[in-house]
Amino acid sequence: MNELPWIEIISAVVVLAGGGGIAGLLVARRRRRTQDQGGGRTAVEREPEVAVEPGASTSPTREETSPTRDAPSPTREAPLETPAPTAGRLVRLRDRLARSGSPLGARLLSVLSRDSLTEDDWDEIEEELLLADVGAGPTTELLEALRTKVRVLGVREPAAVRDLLRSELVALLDPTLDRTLRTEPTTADDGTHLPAVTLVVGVNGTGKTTTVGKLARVLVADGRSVVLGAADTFRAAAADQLTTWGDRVGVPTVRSDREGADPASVAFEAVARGRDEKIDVVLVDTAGRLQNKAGLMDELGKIVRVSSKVAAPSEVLLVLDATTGQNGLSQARVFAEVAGVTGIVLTKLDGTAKGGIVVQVQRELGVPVKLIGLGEGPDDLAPFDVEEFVDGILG
Ligand SMILES: Nc1nc2c(ncn2[C@@H]2O[C@H](COP(=O)(O)OP(=O)(O)OP(=O)(O)O)[C@@H](O)[C@H]2O)c(=O)[nH]1
Repeated sequence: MNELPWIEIISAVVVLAGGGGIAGLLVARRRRRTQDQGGGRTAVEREPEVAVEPGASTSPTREETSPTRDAPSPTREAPLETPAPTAGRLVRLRDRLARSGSPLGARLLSVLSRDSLTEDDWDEIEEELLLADVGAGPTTELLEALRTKVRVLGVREPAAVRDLLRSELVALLDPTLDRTLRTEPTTADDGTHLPAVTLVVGVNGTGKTTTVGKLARVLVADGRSVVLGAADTFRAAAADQLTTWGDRVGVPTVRSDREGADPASVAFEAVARGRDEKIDVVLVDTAGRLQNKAGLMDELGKIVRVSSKVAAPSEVLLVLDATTGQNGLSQARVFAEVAGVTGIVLTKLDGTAKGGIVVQVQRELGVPVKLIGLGEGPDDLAPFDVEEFVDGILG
């Protein structure tokens, strides 16, 4: 069970009653930290001005200095929401896939069911696959497999054709890939609690902040405790957006009040808080602007390096917008190269007929799609399951 909401309410009452005022709920810190001998923690050169959201129990080893903000989040008083259970989400969202994937599903099936397949029919199938962003290599593979099986097995009846197409698409998506999210906290050799850290990266506008918010809800629904880290310090509104997501399910957000603050420091603070409060998972949102590769590498590298002083990321999720096709893919390659990506989140699959991008993305980047976004609603994020996905696009 997540006890944070109660901690938050009690803390807020205590501070207000004590005359500290709302401003006292937020603290800023800037100090050098030295080696913590008991916990085996390493020093970070300079910590940022990081505001701790109301209800945050701060690290006992840290000093609190002047308040940096004077108003609580406007959503703080809203009742907490109960996220939808994660089991069977993809099944519930299947109609969205069926709508978006119809060219890949219904139209392919209608061509494949024709009495005798001519070269023109096969060309049409190829075109459909390419239009759906399956990618040249996988399209050729799929066509060859289908041609062989149709010829050898003489499959014609719609149900048999569907089964054949289904099994080929499932094979193309490789159901053997490990798609589990590593969100289990661990214990260091010296007994220190270490939260699982998930870093969320990707080009701006792909849906990173939204995905962090949705993922927090998934984890809360699964009974995990979560802290958010707003390391997208480039866009001030991103931290507010993230805080709002967290507030809705009683999850605190570690953020900086200073636009352009060092994102690595914010990430460090979030992970340290996860450690100190024995939180299960720390989700870190990062800035998405695509600068030159060296700049990106520096920034992401520093976030990983600095937060790893507490706990190394167990997941680096690359968020990719399914509607951007090839363009999105080439940008994603840069992130995959610099950030050591462990999984892909493919967003906006509800808004595209290009469901085939899943195949291409996995192939090109060599990492499994772990989650898919199927809408702007708070619970429109589902774990990726190959068979359910294929059933969705086949309608
Ligand atoms: N239809 C649809 N919209 C989505 C999905 N995921 C995110 N969005 C929308 O995409 C837009 C951008 O999302 P953000 O989360 O702000 O994107 P971001 O990557 O954090 O952007 P930056 O902070 O600028 O880097 C928002 O309007 C979201 O509601 C999805 O799965 N489906």
